[in-house]
Amino acid sequence: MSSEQYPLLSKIDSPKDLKKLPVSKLSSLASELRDFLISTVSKTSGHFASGLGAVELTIALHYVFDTPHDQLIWDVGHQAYPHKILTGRRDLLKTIRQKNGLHPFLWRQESEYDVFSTGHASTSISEALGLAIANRIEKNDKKVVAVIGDGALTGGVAFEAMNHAGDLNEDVLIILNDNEMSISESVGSLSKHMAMWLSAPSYNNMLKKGRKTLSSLPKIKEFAIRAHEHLKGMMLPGTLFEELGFNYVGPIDGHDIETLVSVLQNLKQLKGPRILHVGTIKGKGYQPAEENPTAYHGVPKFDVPVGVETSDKKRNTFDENFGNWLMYAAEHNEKVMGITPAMCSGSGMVPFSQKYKDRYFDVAIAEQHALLLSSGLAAGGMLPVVCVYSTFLQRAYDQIIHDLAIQDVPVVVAVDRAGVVGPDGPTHQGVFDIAFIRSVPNMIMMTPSSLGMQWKMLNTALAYGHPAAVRYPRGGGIFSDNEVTDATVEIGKGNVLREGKDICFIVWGPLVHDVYRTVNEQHKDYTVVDMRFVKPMDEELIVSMAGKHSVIVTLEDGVVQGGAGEEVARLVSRNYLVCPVLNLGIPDEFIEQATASEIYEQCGMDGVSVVGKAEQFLDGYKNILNRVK
Ligand SMILES: Cc1ncc(C[n+]2csc(CCOP(=O)(O)OP(=O)(O)O)c2C)c(N)n1
Ligand SMILES: CC(=O)[C@@H](O)[C@H](O)COP(=O)(O)O
Ligand SMILES: [Mg+2]
Repeated sequence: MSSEQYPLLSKIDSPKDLKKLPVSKLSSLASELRDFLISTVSKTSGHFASGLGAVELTIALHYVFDTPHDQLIWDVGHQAYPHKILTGRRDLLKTIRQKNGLHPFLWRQESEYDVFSTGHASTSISEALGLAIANRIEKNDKKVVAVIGDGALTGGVAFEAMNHAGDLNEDVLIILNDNEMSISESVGSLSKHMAMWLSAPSYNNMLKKGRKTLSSLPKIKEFAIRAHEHLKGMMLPGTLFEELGFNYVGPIDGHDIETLVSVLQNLKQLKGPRILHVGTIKGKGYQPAEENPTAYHGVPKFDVPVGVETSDKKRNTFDENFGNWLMYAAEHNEKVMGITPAMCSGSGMVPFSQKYKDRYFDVAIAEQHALLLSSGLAAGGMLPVVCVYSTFLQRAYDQIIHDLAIQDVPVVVAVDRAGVVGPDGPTHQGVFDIAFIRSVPNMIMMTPSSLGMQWKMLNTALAYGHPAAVRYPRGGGIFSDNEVTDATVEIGKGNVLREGKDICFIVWGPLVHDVYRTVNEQHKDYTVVDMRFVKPMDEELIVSMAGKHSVIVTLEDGVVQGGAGEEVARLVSRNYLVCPVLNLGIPDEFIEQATASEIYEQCGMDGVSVVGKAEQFLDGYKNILNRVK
């Protein structure tokens, strides 16, 4: 890093160096940090606008608290690039989200400053409370601070934690970083309420008054005793949090670094559950991101003077195809409703949200509620379609069982980002959904291999009359047939793409194309089946294939343990057939960040590896047969 371009930042190798600076230099450091962030992320791609908005907050927190002795927890971790920069990872930022590079979010094994490995929202308050209890029992003097955004605060578990923390009266400081944005605009009554606090005409006066009051108080004890009543009167907005047992301070301007430092220094001395409400601007310091924070939440590589491509041009992705299908379904059936837990744009639902305002529900970061709401809508005669990323659906497993399957209600669960997602790393790989859904009675589960098939399977799910899941991956797909159609698929039937001998490949989802292509390119005469259904599984086809081939090789974009391939082996065996089955997919480990194709190669799931492994398996079997003879 050049010390000419970054005179202050280039000298910060850890928060200790930061503490050497006078407060008056911190805002210059903030602008250097912002420049560095913009210049680096524009070259790497990654999470962008949230980090920009949290620059001053991050500096102030590391300036005031004694990290890593004091424990700083970032909710989600997508805003933590400035934290990484200040905690010794500045020069590695250019490797973020890449194979063997920095983790996309926080990662315990990456740094002693990362208290938890993160990626999913709304976890920080519970974790902070746990640490605070442990610290009290251990009789150490560590402070615990959790930083949670207004979006992450909408997750129910954050309230479960506050309810508990307020009651226990433990020592936790919560920083509510309120930029009035989730990925899309923050939704819900709490967020409307908080927006009113931030936009109240008295807000600016309050900031000035607050700054004066908080920074001019010399003695903390005096502050603790007297300011409490004074602040309560002054900071009326926090009544809700006060009712939950928190000492609420705010809202204050999260870009005024001197105020932040002085308020945090005071709050550091107080005890019990405290919440500091900080107003920030998502994308702060890069105009296009401030204007369109949704588009800049996560960015591809871009030219800094130009910005990212934000046009609606067609990309042939599974999420966009889902969005188009939802529009089509809604147009043909007025009972169709679209539900998203805060992932409107990523799920391709923007056009639907604009055209069908009354039938669209962004429920905030509330996956459990999204499924429960869908269950209620379905029981009331509607046709809810709820789209959830595979990794976040893990949050709502009980609702799948208890509230969809046991009720046997017609809810379509569109499972997006299913399979390897690539650079978002271990917390975000959507590799468990097959394993956790296939064991649930009353559910069916489909895995389209193309965009045309995704459309038909969604039609099938909608017409099914019971809970049905359609899982599809992140990114692009091919059109194998007509896109806009009423056609459905026969439930529980696989499709033989090519019929050969010796090895039968049974594949779920788009990975089938790579296997099919490789078999053809290598001029091999093997069978390739696009299995289409995880559940019900085409037992007849499996039995017939087991009878005709020496071995079966299954491949799925999900974990092998408990996956669909294991069901094939079970079906072969329960039909008294002798046909060894090799299950390929994600091994029993968490998959680090890399591009999707790097991950497939690493896990031996690309076409060439799959065919190679299958042939080895066949050879192994033949050897054993020869030995037995
Ligand atoms: C359980 C879960 N659901 C959804 C997401 C996707 N997600 C990541 S960040 C985010 C928005 C968070 O908003 P906020 O906490 O206010 O942070 P900001 O980006 O505004 O700084 C969402 C919905 C997630 N990470 N975890
Ligand atoms: C941090 C987080 O959970 C989201 O920002 C997620 O990274 C979005 O993923 P997509 O880019 O696949 O929509
Ligand atoms: Mg926010």
